[in-house]
Amino acid sequence: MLRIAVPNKGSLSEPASAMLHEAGYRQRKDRRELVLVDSGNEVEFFFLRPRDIAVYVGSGKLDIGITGRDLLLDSGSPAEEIMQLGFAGSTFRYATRPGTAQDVTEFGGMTIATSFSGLVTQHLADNGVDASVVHLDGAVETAIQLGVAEIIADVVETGTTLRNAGLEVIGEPILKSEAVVIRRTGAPEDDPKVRQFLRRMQGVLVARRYVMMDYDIRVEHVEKAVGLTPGLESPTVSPLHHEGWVAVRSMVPSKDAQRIMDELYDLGARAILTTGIHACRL
Ligand SMILES: Nc1ncnc2c1ncn2[C@@H]1O[C@H](COP(=O)(O)OP(=O)(O)OP(=O)(O)O)[C@@H](O)[C@H]1O
Ligand SMILES: O=P(O)(O)OC[C@H]1O[C@H](OP(=O)(O)OP(=O)(O)O)[C@H](O)[C@@H]1O
Ligand SMILES: [Mg+2]
Repeated sequence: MLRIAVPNKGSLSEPASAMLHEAGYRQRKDRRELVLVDSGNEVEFFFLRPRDIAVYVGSGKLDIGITGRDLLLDSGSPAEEIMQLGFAGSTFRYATRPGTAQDVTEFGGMTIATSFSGLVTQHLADNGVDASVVHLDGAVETAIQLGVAEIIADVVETGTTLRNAGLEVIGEPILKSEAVVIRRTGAPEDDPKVRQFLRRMQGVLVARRYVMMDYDIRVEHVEKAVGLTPGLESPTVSPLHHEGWVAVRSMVPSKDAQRIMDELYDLGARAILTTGIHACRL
């Protein structure tokens, strides 16, 4: 059995379960379930606090886990990222009241409040800055209003939370984060069960990002048309019963599909169809 850690709450939880479901794995129906065995797929899921996942995976008790890059790095656990999942995208940044400081080099002697004290302590050390770090569990924006800290370091997505607290981001982002799959550092790379899991997840990412496009076009325009729809490997071109015409089938990025359909139409393509992809293995 492959033992996988999945976030049980917070921003990572629902999208992680949705992705696993799309990859064909059973997912829990009740949020109170802590462990779920999917015997058909020989996988056991452990629903854990996102912050603890890198600790379990780093200890080798669980084979792989889904967590945020920021949480992985903050934990200092001996685990590494093996796949990016493209959701829960955010930056990790310093913020303060206007006029307090411009960037990390001016933080000497100040106090920084954060839920990611591992990351912040490391970042201050890397920049040779001597400042104090106060660890808080969440809602760190309020720490400035209450005089606990002059600076905060927190997850920023839209920036709405900071703006509402009258704070502004300063300096460059400390890091860019997203949901990732992790495994213990140095774990064998060729574990077939892990490879199969990653292929399934990759299949979901591709199915979400691409559509299948079919169209008919006159033979003399086919080279130009396949230039617009090169596909991942190469498009399938089949003869049509109607002489002088071919049918083309190719995967195209969903975000470009409408523009490509317009351009194909202008080239003379007809019966242009797009269909969703439910699953795939490349
Ligand atoms: N607003 C957000 N947008 C995108 N990602 C976020 C956001 N808030 C947190 N994250 C990401 O979620 C992970 C944090 O997990 P955590 O459980 O703390 O999420 P949370 O949404 O803050 O949950 P909680 O309800 O426990 O505060 C990190 O990887 C972080 O980058
Ligand atoms: O830039 P924004 O789009 O506003 O999102 C960022 C906010 O989202 C998260 O907070 P959450 O709601 O999870 O509360 P928490 O501080 O208790 O974790 C994070 O800690 C930030 O505060
Ligand atoms: Mg939070």
